Amino acid sequence: MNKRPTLSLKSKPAPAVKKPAPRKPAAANTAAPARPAVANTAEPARPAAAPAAREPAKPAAKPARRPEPAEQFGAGASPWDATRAKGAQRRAEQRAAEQRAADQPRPRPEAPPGPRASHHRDLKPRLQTEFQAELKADSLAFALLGAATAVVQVRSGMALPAALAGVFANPAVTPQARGAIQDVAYRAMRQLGRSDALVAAMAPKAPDPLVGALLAVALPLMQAGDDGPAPYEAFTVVDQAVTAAGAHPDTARAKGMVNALLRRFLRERDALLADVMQQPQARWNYPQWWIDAAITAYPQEWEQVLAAGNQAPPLTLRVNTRKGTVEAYLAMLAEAGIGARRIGEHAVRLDKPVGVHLIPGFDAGLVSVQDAAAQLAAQLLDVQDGMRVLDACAAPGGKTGHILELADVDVTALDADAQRLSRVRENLERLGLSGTLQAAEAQGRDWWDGRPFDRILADVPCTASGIVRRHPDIRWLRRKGDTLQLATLSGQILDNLWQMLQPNGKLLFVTCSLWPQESEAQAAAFAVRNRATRLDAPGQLLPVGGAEQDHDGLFYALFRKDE
Ligand SMILES: C[S@@+](CC[C@H](N)C(=O)[O-])C[C@H]1O[C@@H](n2cnc3c(N)ncnc32)[C@H](O)[C@@H]1O
Repeated sequence: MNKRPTLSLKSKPAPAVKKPAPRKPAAANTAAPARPAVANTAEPARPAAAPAAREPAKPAAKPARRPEPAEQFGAGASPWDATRAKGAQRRAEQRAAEQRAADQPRPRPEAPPGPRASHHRDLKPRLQTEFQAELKADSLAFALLGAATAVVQVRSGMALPAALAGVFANPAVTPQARGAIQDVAYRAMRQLGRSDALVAAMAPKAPDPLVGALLAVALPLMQAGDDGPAPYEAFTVVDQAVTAAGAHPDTARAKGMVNALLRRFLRERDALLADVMQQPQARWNYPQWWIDAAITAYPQEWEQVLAAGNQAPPLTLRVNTRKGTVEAYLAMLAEAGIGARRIGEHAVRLDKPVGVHLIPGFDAGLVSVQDAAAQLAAQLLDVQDGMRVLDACAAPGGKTGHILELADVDVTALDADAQRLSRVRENLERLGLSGTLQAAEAQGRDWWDGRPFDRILADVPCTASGIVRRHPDIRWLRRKGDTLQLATLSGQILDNLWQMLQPNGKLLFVTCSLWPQESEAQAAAFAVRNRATRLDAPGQLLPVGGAEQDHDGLFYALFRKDE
């Protein structure tokens, strides 16, 4: 049962801290349907259906304050900075003028009635999310508007899956439309830095939030990205974006501007792109602080690391060896006409992602969706029959399931988020496994019965910077200070859990972060504080490999408590 991991992964033990010098227009198609075929089924936007994909820390672990849009987009570094200084005074004047105007009734000849969104990106948007646009649910215009609505919410601090859940709550959104909206929104997140720079280069002033978001979801569909060619004919995108703009009261008055700006992009694409690509945020599609952090931590590999985060992730499965062998499962896939290959001891990668419920045997628990790097955790933990095991930050239970697949152990799955804990239960049920579920904070002791554990898995809350390709919104939601704040919490969790470990027991510390402050530096400081013996483990796994080493950016450190 207890084999060493065999998956070949590129690891990076101790990152340095030195900083170095540092795509055709076609005929207009006015009846353009949204293409569900572009829906990327490897995305986590159907959260309940992709249970084992690694997830970012939930709000419980996040800093309490949500970033304001202006902060997220890097005050002092955004494409709007040149205009921002002058803009502060102008905005104050505009606000006063708007207030005066709002006090007086005035006609609105062009726009349908309803509240207007703010003219300023540094004000909270007042978005009409309940508005039902008169668009066909299978049209690209409908997908653009749905995705733009989600993008506005992300800009005000909401995670993309939550923002999309809000959009999907609208009964007009069909299952097919969901796929298209999700795909458009995820693409937009991966190219937001570039889209913002393009809009800044073309628009005389920052557009209203929903107008800006509509442009930010349309522009990536007109260009090839790191993850492939442009998915639509450019003129179709222009036409549908203009239709979408005309269908919503927050954007109707900007219909002409959307048309003019997108057409200008078509005419001047090469020159505009050459210009904005001089800006690192547009070149790499990350906030400046993130780019700086990557350069500092990985002076050699930072470009590969950033580029890997802009790729759509592959779909990797973990075979439940309690229900069958990897060979038998590969045969089942072949029979279903699904191309796949083995890439680890229990890991199988599909040639093309498919919807999770279309994966043969998924609902029957034959496999789980789990990244190749995440599959190392249960194996490194070295669990044996009869052991008492704590999975300290367990939800949604990807690693809990793997531990229970490997040995007959008594697992306590702990998580601070009771709602997320219910997903552990669902996942274990699907796999035909069971454990004790406990909703509590891992830095506390009130939940513990005093009996020590033989093995502890501490998959602590972190910035999730290593799984940004699965959650491309993370880069726009996080702030630089989050790293330290989360590292402080995870240090407390580790010190607390160490007290609950049996002498000779092992604790596996895991993060899905790329930042050394949360990972290697944390592990080194923990070992000194607790006189823990460090055992062999991969350290920092960098997401820079080709097909054979295509995995998330996880960190592993293994400790033994000497008697
Ligand atoms: C990286 S995710 C865990 C992923 C999980 N191990 C898996 O493989 O599916 C981190 C988890 O920590 C939980 N969490 C955050 N703060 C916590 C705390 N103080 N105590 C316990 N769990 C916490 C979050 O709710 C989240 O589910």
